[in-house]
Amino acid sequence: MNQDTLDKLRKMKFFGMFHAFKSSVETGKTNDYTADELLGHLVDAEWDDRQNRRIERTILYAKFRYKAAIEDVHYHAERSIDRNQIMRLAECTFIDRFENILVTGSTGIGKSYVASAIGHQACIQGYRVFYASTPKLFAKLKMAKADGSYIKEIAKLERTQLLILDDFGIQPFDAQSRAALLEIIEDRHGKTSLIITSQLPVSKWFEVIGEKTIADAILDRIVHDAHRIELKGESMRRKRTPITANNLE
Ligand SMILES: Nc1ncnc2c1ncn2[C@@H]1O[C@H](COP(=O)(O)OP(=O)(O)OP(=O)(O)O)[C@@H](O)[C@H]1O
Repeated sequence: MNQDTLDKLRKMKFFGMFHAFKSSVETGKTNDYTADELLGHLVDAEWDDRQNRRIERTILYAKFRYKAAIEDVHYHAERSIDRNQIMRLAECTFIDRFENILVTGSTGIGKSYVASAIGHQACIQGYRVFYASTPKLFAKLKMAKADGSYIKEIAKLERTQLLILDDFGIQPFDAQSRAALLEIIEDRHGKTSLIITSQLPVSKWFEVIGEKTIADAILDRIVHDAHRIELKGESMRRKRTPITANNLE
């Protein structure tokens, strides 16, 4: 009888209920529950399992550079990383308000890590997130232009509620990438959010975008009212592995 029920639960893909019922049967706990309690327990298990699988799918879709959970972020006083600010941003209300976050600081300071941790938290809260390395994204968009999949790629970006553009400004933009950047920023403005990380201070972004009118249009939409995280101090990479003559090859 129980085996029949278990088989049906599995066939219906009620995996949460399946595992909860199986373990209740195996441990003899079904007898400890009233009918109402058992039903509640099984429904809770199914609910949790579906929620967890949805979060896993969202995290997978986001393609983060780091598996960074917000609780794993280290706060070192010398890096001027503000726990209160990070925790506030991790509540993700900035996404509901369609606000942006700009993370700046030198190489290895933890910009991608912090951006991924906030993005990870957004996934847990059910937002659709996508992480992209800026140079790779624009190289991909160039290829998409050539093979006719550009509109599909842009539409995919548009559907994300939070887009993370990592390593912004590591390469100057050429005319084609500049136009694509403007298109992305215009599409998102007032509708969705961005996290941009860059080694360059925001004051240098104008130069890296290149053309005055386009740079004005882009920066006007992303810089004002953005939350700023300015990380300072020593590279986290250096902290982990001191660079010596022996390992610098
Ligand atoms: N707050 C943090 N807590 C824990 N680990 C961190 C933190 N910040 C950075 N790290 C670790 O330090 C290393 C460098 O971090 P990260 O890649 O985020 O730096 P970055 O500033 O984005 O560098 P780059 O500009 O070169 O891309 C990574 O291995 C990361 O796991």
